[in-house]
Amino acid sequence: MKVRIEDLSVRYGATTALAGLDLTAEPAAVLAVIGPNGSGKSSLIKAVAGLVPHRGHIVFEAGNGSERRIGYMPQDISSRAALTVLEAVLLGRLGRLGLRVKSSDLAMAGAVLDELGLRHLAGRYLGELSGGQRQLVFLAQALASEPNLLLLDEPISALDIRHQLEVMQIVRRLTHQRRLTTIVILHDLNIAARFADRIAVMCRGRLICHGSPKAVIEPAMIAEVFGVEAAMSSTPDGSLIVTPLRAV
Ligand SMILES: Nc1ncnc2c1ncn2[C@@H]1O[C@H](COP(=O)(O)OP(=O)(O)OP(=O)(O)O)[C@@H](O)[C@H]1O
Repeated sequence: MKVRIEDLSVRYGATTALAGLDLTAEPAAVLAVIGPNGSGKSSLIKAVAGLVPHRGHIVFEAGNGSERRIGYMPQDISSRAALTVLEAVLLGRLGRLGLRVKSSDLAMAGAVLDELGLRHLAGRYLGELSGGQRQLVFLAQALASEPNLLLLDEPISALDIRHQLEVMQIVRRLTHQRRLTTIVILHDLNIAARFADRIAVMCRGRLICHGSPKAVIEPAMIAEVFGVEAAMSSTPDGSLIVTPLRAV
């Protein structure tokens, strides 16, 4: 599913969150969206998910007549719902559930719980989880819908470093294996550089640049967009390493 975003604008009353943004997300590719707080990243994802009113066009080009199935993981993962982890994950399949939960739905939910190492928490209530565990459950819910368009709003912000890497490895593998179109908002430039195929940089509701990690992540962009002086190096396997030095 290719997503073409043309001249997209989002306003909340007097606040302009997005102003005339053009961007394309391709299948089988992880598109990371980075940018300072308040730059419009969540508004972009919410507009693509159909959750906020917008102007402009969002065109979904599904190949082979396949329908659009969106897996959306919100930034706010607080939950007062009296649901168990398994119930919350099954809710990700709401569009497919009939009056009875089929064994195929339970099998899919179980497989996702296994993939994210959550099986032992299946019977726990959401309110009894740690922040990081709850974040993994919301990711599981998004994956349980068997999406072809995966929209993840800061999916690793509450996770320890091992879980950050595990989640990004899973997201990248599923994106490539199942040809998902994945748009993921990230704050960690190193994670974005390592796991994204393309990176879009936003600032004040506008797209500043987009391209491959190597083309986009460089000191001048980091200084201009984030107001940070940074040093660049690379890992033995060639991934970029950004070391933020000081706010300028
Ligand atoms: N529901 C809302 N009502 C009014 N203004 C809003 C609303 N949601 C977001 N905004 C404003 O829109 C702008 C963009 O917000 P958005 O959440 O899209 O940014 P973001 O880049 O995702 O930020 P962060 O990195 O802090 O999550 C901000 O100025 C924000 O204050």
